[in-house]
This record gives sequence, structure tokens and C-alpha cells, in this order.
Amino acid sequence: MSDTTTATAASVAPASTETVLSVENLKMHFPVKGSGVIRRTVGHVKAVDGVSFEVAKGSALGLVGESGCGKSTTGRMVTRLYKPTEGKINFEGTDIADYSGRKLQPMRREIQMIFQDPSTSLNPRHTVGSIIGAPLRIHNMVPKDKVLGRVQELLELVGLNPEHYNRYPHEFSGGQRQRIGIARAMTLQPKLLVADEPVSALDVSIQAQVINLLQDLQREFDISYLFIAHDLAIVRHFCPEVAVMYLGKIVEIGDRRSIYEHAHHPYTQALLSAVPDVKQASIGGRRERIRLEGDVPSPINPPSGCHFRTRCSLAKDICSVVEPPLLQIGKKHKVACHFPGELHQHPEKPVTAPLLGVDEFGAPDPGASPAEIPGDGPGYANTWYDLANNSRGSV
Ligand SMILES: Nc1ncnc2c1ncn2[C@@H]1O[C@H](COP(=O)(O)OP(=O)(O)OP(=O)(O)O)[C@@H](O)[C@H]1O
Repeated sequence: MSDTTTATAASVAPASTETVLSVENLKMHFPVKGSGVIRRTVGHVKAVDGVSFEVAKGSALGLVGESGCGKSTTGRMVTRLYKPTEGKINFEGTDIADYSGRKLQPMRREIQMIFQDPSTSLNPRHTVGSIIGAPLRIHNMVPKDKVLGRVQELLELVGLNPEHYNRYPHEFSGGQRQRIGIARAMTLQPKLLVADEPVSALDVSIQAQVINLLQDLQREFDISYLFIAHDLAIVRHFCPEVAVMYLGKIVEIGDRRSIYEHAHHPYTQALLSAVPDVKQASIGGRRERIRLEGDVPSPINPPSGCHFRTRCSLAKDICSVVEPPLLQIGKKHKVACHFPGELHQHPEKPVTAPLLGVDEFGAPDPGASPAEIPGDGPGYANTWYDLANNSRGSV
């Protein structure tokens, strides 16, 4: 049975582990400019629209979802390549969302990024030695005469020949180039690595080797990962916790088991239905395939209420009127759906309505008393909404 279904209204979770990153209500709205001479702002692309999550020390949070849902933008805000429109990025307890210039410099050492395509993220005119050594020189990490030695150590660390420091990126294979990208990210001994589709440009046979390398580094240096990927099988293998994004929002987040074995959001269920299921295949069966109709709507003008409702087979009146809150329904499980439930077990009535003070159609209900939403915020609360008993928990 899942953590979700066995949770009682007043279950108490054990003390949480140390948090490295805590992101709160993070937003990135890119301005859309008109075509006139003045180029006025005529709208905004709501690429990320209020996401909250935590990454524990030495752990990995996977960020999954279809193309364009805001995964990369979230990663780029965390590494502060982008300045967020709104929200907090608490890294080891300090909010770096508004940092700029000099203040950001020390953070750049601690949070590094690994990019999808190693051939475009490495300068073809520089030798591997100068690519990996550059951060050491910029940040004055080691004396000049020690840079080469450190570069060679890093090459060895990622499984490359340390004597190849004088070669150029094109002299390496795709997998080796990604190892160079990883060595560069490791140069400054970061605490958090944001890996944006780190293996999707590689041959399947090479993917496992690079994933193993990332795991070895994690074990050896206690690194935490924000791991962005569209491949749910890889995320399942790599990440103890997973967040599912749709059109700029997190629709479901939880530990591996809650997401992969007890998904409660129809979007997560549809994504999972496309992943080959080895267990099912071994007993001669096939996982039921759920097809999502239509395209992802534009983030410039997302649907009212629940962003997913235009493609959702469960959608009812309330879904177009009220946005579902990210409701904690298990010890480590939150879902943003008015009708959360395991596949084919979704409730008839919106469980969120009483909490939000609305009736089942989403209209204000004068008799209801809206309540605080369990789990609202980046982490997990000690109490959660018990779906089995349809009641709110209390400490
Ligand atoms: N600099 C930008 N200016 C305007 N819109 C942007 C910008 N960067 C991203 N977007 C838009 O924001 C939305 C989210 O993009 P993002 O790249 O974060 O999604 P993603 O989930 O990482 O997708 P993919 O897997 O294709 O990279 C998309 O609609 C994209 O077109």
C-alpha cells in the first residue's frame, strides 16, 4: 500500500533531512514585445508560474514534464543565469533570488550547471585543459602553477585520460565530451548541480555510464542534484524525489514510490502510461496507454483554473473556475488536482472544494469555512489531507 493510502489524518513524518535548496513561489514571466517602433510589452510568457520545492543534501530531485513546461527555465533561475520575476531561492538558508554582481560570485561556485548538449556548451577553440582550468583561474582557487595538476585530477575523476588535457573537444566522443562538461562543473567543488537533460543527447549505450558517473560523484562529494529530464525511466533510476511540471506549474511532487506507483494526477498518469513497464511485460501484459489529446496551450495565455483541464478527461466545472492547490496527500506526496486519485479511482466530487470554501462547481459557498491548505510551501508538512477519510489532519 502507498504512503498516501495508509496515511492517517494526523500522521507525523520523521524529522526532515538537511535541505540545501528551498524554492518558494518561483516565477519567470518573459515579456513579449509588440512589433511597433516603440516595442511595447504586449504580454508575458509565463514560463514558470509559482513553483515551490526542496532538494535535500546529497539527494536528487527530478523535474519532469513535456517540452516547454518550464523545466529549463526553473534550472536557469536556480543557477541564477536568469533573475526570477518573483519568488525565493533559498540556498543553504540564504535567499539568492535578488543577488546580482559581486554578491552572486560566491554562489556561482556552489551551484553549477551541466548542459544537455556537450558539443555546444564547450568552446571548440579551447583545449580541454583551458576549459576545465578557466573557473580555477577566474575564482583564484589554486596558484597558477597548480592549475594543470588540478585539471588532470579532474579528468581522472570523470574517467578521462589525464594526459589528454591538450586536446580539443572535437577529438572526443559525445559521452567523453559530456564527461568534460561534468569535470568543468566539478572544478569549483559545488554543492548543488543542476543537470539539464544531461544524457538525452547521448547514445543509449553511453547514457548509463554518464548516469553512473553522476551517481559516483554524488556519493563521493555529497552533491545534491536538480535533475531535469523528460525520460521518466532515467529519473526513476536517479532521483529519490520527483516533481511533475505542466505549463509552468508543479502538478504533482513526491517520493519515487508515490509518483511511479501511486500517481494521483491525471497528467502524471498519462506520462507514466507511455513508459515501458518491465514488470508488466514480464507477465505478458501491457500498461494501459493514456493518450493526451491536443497540444500544450500557450504559456502566454494559459487556461483559467487548472492549466491541464483542456486536455484532461476528468475535467468538470470547477476546473475552469478555480485553480487546484498543491495539496499534500501523503507523507511525501502532493498533488494539484480537484479530483486526485489513483488511476480509475478518481473521486466524483472535488475534494478541494471544502478547503477552498467553494461548492462543487467552484462558486463561493457561504456555508463553507476555507482552511489552510496542508503542505502549502516548499517542503512537506507533518500532517496532510487524508483522502481515504476525506478529512484534514491536525498535529
Ligand atoms: N528567453 C525566453 N523568452 C521568451 N520565452 C521563453 C524564453 N525561454 C523559454 N521561453 C518559453 O518558456 C516556456 C518554457 O520553456 P522551457 O525551455 O523552460 O521549457 P522546458 O520544459 O525546459 O522545455 P524543453 O524540454 O523543450 O527545453 C516555453 O514556452 C518557451 O518557449
